[in-house]
Amino acid sequence: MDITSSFTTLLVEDSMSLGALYTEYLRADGARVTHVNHGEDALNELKQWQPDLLVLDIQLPDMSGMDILAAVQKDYPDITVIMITAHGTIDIAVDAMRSGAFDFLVKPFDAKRLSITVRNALKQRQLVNLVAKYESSLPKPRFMGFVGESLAMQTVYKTIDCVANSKASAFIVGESGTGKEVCANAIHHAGNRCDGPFVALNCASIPKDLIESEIFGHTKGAFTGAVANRDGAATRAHNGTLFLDEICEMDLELQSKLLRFIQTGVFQRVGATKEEKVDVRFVSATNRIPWDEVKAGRFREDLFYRLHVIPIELPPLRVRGKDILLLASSLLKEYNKEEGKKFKGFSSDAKRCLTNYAWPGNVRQLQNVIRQVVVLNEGDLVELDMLPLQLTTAEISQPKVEPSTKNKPTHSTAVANNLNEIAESSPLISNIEPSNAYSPKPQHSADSVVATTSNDEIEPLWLTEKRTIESAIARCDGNVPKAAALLDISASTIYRKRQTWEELENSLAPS
Ligand SMILES: Nc1ncnc2c1ncn2[C@@H]1O[C@H](COP(=O)(O)OP(=O)(O)OP(=O)(O)O)[C@@H](O)[C@H]1O
Repeated sequence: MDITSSFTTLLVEDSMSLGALYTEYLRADGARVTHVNHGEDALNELKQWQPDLLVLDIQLPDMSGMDILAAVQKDYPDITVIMITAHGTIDIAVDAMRSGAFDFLVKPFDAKRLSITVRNALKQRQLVNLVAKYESSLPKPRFMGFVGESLAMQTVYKTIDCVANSKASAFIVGESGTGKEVCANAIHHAGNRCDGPFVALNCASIPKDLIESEIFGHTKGAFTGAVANRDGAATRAHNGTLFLDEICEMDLELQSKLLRFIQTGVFQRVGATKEEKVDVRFVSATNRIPWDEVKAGRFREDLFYRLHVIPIELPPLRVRGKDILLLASSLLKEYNKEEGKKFKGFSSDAKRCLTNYAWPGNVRQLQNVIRQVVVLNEGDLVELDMLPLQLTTAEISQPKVEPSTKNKPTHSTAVANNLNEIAESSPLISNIEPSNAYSPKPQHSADSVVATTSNDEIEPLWLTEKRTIESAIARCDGNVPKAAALLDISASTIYRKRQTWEELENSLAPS
């Protein structure tokens, strides 16, 4: 809509006759005008509705127009303000423009003068709106601690924007090092709880017998070593956000206590008889596949539904395309400064290698690689031979990960655990360390794994399973969800298993 053809105006002018005259001028220009003659009335109107334009006399009977301008700038910064001034108050009008007014009119003025000023104001407002709209549709290269402009990250930024002001529990999933803690922080700082505390609790790193006290606090003497009353994370997060990192690692017994706390906001310190109530927003994260944890009986289903209200999936770095180089450049700049080096960028070979690598440790691994390069080398450009062998040998021996296999929702820890489970049931792979899941090795086909068995008739169970699943997918024309439905398993199980097979094959290959 062309705002200049129909716009709303609040006119604040204490003289009834001038007010009537300006109203007539403005209406002739297409405005819908409300006229008030006191500052207090103007502020009351603004509480009810916000006009496109505020035409404001500086001298009012009950307050200065400058006070109203200040209130508008603070609470309604989108309103365009034109000041009206008498000859003796031009200096004040100039101050008003410095304080954010668009223009001023000196009394007396005619309809034409008013019309020109109003048109200019509306045109400028239209342009500002257009730029804002254009900017909001552009991919953001940075957002609340994140670096990345891939489509996958833009979706994450939009979700964070949408959920930040809600109290609904957010549940972040993603492989290790994909930025789950950055995401939890962003949700907190982008929302209306940003002035409150952000309390992060890593459920995996706290000993089992201490975690209840870490969350809920304890009273003096509650257990050996409890020498004083201590607040837990729940109390410290009052009016803010409680981030439960690695939630799937929480002990089942504590999960039931947490469930009650999430439902009611009420909890009891260890050793206390009284209950306490707090107002907390929950954000949880895991690098496992939470529903698989529910199915395996390690994560309570009712707790899952309480926490998993707004799911946010952080993509692995390998599917984020140009973000790899964007992040690498940003890190290079940062570490240059810290280490007193002068690297300006990456050679094209180094860029290709960074882009093609699978980054099993995601952004954290990229940070380590760039730090290592900066610390150990000198020069203008980061060359291929400055990159760790791990990356360059992977490039030689591994074909670039194809986009179709890149989009797997895989989470490294879950993979490592599956690797262990399978390793236990297979004599062939019993010596695989979980850490092998993180370091790509030369590709080795499933067939060559079979060839190493002493009896060609027998193959490890996972190969039989792999063949069955792959044949189902092929028969469904590559449609994984359809194949999963026919196999009576979830699609995420297939993705996870694919990752596990890949890791197994890599690990079994001679290094
Ligand atoms: N998109 C990103 N832009 C910039 N820095 C990032 C991004 N993602 C992650 N990081 C950085 O990478 C490191 C790891 O991120 P973070 O700790 O949030 O990952 P995580 O998914 O919580 O890992 P884990 O599951 O191992 O705890 C941090 O230093 C973080 O600042």
